[in-house]
Amino acid sequence: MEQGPRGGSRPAEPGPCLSSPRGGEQAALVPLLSAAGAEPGSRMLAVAAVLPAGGCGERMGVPTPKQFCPVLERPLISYTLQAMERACWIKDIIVVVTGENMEAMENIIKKYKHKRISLVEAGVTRHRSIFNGLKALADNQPNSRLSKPEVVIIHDAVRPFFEEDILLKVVTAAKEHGAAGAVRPLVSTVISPSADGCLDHSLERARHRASEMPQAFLFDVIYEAYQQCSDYDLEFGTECLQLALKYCHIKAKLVEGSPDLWKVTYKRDLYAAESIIKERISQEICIVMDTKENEEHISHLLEEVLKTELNHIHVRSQALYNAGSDIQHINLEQCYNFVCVNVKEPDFQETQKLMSMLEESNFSILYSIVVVSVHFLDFKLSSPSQKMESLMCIREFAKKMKKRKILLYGLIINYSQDEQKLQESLRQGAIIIAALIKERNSALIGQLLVA
Ligand SMILES: Nc1ccn([C@@H]2O[C@H](COP(=O)(O)OP(=O)(O)OP(=O)(O)O)[C@@H](O)[C@H]2O)c(=O)n1
Ligand SMILES: O=C(CO)[C@H](O)[C@H](O)COP(=O)(O)O
Repeated sequence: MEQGPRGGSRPAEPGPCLSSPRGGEQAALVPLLSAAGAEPGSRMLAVAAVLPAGGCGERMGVPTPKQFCPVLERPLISYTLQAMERACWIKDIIVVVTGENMEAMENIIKKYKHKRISLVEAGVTRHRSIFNGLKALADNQPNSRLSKPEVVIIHDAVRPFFEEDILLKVVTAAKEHGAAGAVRPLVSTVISPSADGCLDHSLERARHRASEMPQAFLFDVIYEAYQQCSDYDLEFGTECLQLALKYCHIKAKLVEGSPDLWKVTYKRDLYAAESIIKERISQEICIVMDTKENEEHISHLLEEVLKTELNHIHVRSQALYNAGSDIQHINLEQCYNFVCVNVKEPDFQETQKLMSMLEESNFSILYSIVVVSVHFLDFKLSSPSQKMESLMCIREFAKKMKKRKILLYGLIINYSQDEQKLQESLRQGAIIIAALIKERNSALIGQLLVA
């Protein structure tokens, strides 16, 4: 069955990007593939991708197949699709799922607005699922608007972390060599046991590699290999590159990949995936203040401390005084973290204003947004508990906002007249803000923390 628009034209809106900017080497490969970079009249390489997602995740040991397990409340496969969609030069993305998960997959595509996806029914083994995906792309499929690509990428749906760069490398190598795949150095040494359970021999680790994904093939090569291969291969095989070698005599080019290419297999891998995503989306913080930038000493100080304390994190400021227009300049597809500094207003009106603006500006559907409402108070002049009372309504408000994918936390910082004490509480405040942003813990929403 098919989803979304078909045909020759590609939607111009790949998913939002969590990746780093392109490197020079990658840029050199782009013209072959990118509509934007192609010379007028030059022929574009037709590329499609097949994502096997029809497994049951036995080794994960949970009832939900791992590709549908939530990571930060979003199914794992949605991250893989988002990464694949970023390569706008891939024309079709075939996702192979079991009949019973077809509807769930359709709902994911709708909810997270995935594009260029077609669904195909899985087989009982991974190789059979991939073969079904390839058949859907082969010529002369009745009632199909898919067309046969020159190069096909094969990528497990449970490998969510890959950059456009590695896709470009394997596709370019596949075009030249017929087949290509990402590899990594081995972590453990591979040994071969004999029948009695004792060591027979061990392989020299430095001379071997772990085969990862993505892989890419000239379509005719891999389709021919699957058509030729034995039932034994389809039942027990684990390596597509091997099929291309065995049945088409194509020696795949091996491309060194990044450590993030690993496959989510065990439950611990879900925790690792969550940490990686949290790390990535906490890199960008926008400080919103109810004063003009630099106008109020204290907001500026907090910004400075955040910049010093949170290494590698990009912090920028935005004044909320000109409500409405300024928030539009924040790229909501990149920034999922806001620190709202309430200097002038005694309560958290400014934070409320910010959240209304976030809601109105059709913010990210992909991740929850963290908003830390910061309030300053001289603990010598009034006690934090008094301030807390006036801010208690934050709890109810936070519950409401949670349903709208905004995680709201409160933070009171000691605005001491003593410069040293002030620096200390600002530093403590920055550490709390960093922890809230990195952890994204929904159990702590509506809490008023004190620095
Ligand atoms: N009949 C199958 C089996 C696996 N896969 C897919 O192949 C990829 C890699 O396989 P693997 O990690 O082995 O997934 P599972 O088979 O689900 O896991 P397990 O072996 O633990 O059951 C996964 O995206 C999986 O959904 C598939 O499309 N069809
Ligand atoms: O690494 C791979 C191919 O190079 C595959 O992801 C791997 O073979 C899948 O196998 P399994 O289903 O046994 O995990």
